[in-house]
Amino acid sequence: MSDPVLRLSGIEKFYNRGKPNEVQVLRGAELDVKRGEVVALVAPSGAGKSTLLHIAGLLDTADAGEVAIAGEVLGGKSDRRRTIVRRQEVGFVYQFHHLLPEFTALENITLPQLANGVPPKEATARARDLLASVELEGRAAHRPAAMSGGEQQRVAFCRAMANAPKLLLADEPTGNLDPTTSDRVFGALMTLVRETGLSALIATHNLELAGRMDRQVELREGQLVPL
Ligand SMILES: Nc1ncnc2c1ncn2[C@@H]1O[C@H](COP(=O)(O)OP(=O)(O)OP(=O)(O)O)[C@@H](O)[C@H]1O
Repeated sequence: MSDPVLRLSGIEKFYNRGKPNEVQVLRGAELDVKRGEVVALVAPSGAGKSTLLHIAGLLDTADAGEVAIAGEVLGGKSDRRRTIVRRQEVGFVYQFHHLLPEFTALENITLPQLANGVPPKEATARARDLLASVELEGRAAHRPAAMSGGEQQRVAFCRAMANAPKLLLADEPTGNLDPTTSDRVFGALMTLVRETGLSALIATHNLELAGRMDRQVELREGQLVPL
């Protein structure tokens, strides 16, 4: 059997370690996300879901435990190797789109590919295909400020997929949208994820959206338990 796309083993994380205000946010969190699997991460506010996603996406380090992406254990690796794996294998989506305001939708999806050495023609063609897959071909030349919240977020999904990652990590990706738009935009994200066969860990407070994923885990007292 192939390695899981994401494996978290025994993850522990403290803030302000050794100080009077020390908090332990993660207490031996364990999770495997298999190839093509979409897992919902449900957690009350402040439970540590952003912390967990940042550790899974190699933006932060754990105090104990191991993160492996596509079978590669990354704990002891250099910052350089972790950065390469993050850029090539992981896509991030946040609650707010974080698109670059001075660039168009198309450019926002092209730029991460250029940074990874993809030739401009190829990068632009891929960006156009991605925009078409979320029905935004007509918005290619728009800057973020000239798009609706739902459109901005769909562009952010395309940007996260730009470098064909193996793993998508999303932190309340539709949390900033009204319920109807959230439902539609979440549908667009799921279609994109399913079409590309991507594995994903998607944090949401919304149990209806969580129910549309393959499996649900809850972050409770620093551990991940099936919901
Ligand atoms: N840099 C930091 N220093 C100290 N404590 C922190 C730091 N970052 C987060 N925390 C604390 O760790 C806990 C988990 O934070 P985290 O942001 O991971 O929660 P969350 O589940 O994503 O919350 P929310 O849903 O409200 O965004 C919180 O109690 C928070 O106050």
